[in-house]
Amino acid sequence: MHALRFTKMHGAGNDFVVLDRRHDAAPLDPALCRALADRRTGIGCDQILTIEPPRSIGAAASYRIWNADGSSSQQCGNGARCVAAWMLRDSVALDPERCLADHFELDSPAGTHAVDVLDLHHYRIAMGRPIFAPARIPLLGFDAPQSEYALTFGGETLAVGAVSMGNPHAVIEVDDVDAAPVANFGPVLQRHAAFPESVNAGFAQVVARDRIRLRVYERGVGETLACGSGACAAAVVLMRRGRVDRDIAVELPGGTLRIAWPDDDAEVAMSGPTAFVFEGEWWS
Ligand SMILES: N[C@@H](CCC[C@H](N)C(=O)O)C(=O)O
Repeated sequence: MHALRFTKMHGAGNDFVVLDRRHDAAPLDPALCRALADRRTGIGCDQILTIEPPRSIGAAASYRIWNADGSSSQQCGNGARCVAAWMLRDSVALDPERCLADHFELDSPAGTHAVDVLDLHHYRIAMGRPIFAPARIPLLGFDAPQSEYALTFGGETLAVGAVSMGNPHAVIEVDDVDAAPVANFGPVLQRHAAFPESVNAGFAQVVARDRIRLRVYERGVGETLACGSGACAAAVVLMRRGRVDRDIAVELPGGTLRIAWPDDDAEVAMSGPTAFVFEGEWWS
């Protein structure tokens, strides 16, 4: 019998199995990810986060992201905050005198992220600059960035915003997010030929200039209670259209995130909560 130690965490309801892989950073087997993520026979989670040695000078650690279906991703906003909270707690346990400060850096597959500790349960993460060039999202069939793309799917042509936050996102503006066809259009959009690496599909309702509501059908998972990179994607798409201000609240089914993007050349800042749920051993 093999025992794998894990920490269960969530950020605004987007839940994670966190594994300390600082001494064994070999990629996780997709079958192991699926087994851990299974909500009946495993621990249950949307993503598995593996904490690994830093890749850049000065970073506290790096992390990788594995979806519940075993696929990997480059970016996870809620996961970044949870890794930050995990690292802070770990550093306090190791040596309270020399624990991480209230500002440190983490490496992800998408780059290096500055972390600000707002309090022990709330973190602000620099999420990088959004990428609108279609080839880099990737979005096929368009040469230049547009604020919306006419895509035909499910028998309808819809105006879809598209952006990479390190991972690909589509954003559809809706009048009422509660009535949005998330479970129908999400998978269809993910299989659309225009998105060769699939896509995280966000459905956003503008409530006020400083507040939107959002549901996200995530790549590799399905609809989750929150998606941090999806919140950044919806915010920047709507900011570029002039539909909302540059600092907004994004209300997701599992909680609220704050997204700020001061200008088009700036990095996106995402703030939000984290929670430790339990720790344990998974036996195989
Ligand atoms: N929940 C995450 C995003 C996780 C990865 C995503 N499903 C993908 O495949 O790109 C977040 O909080 O950003």
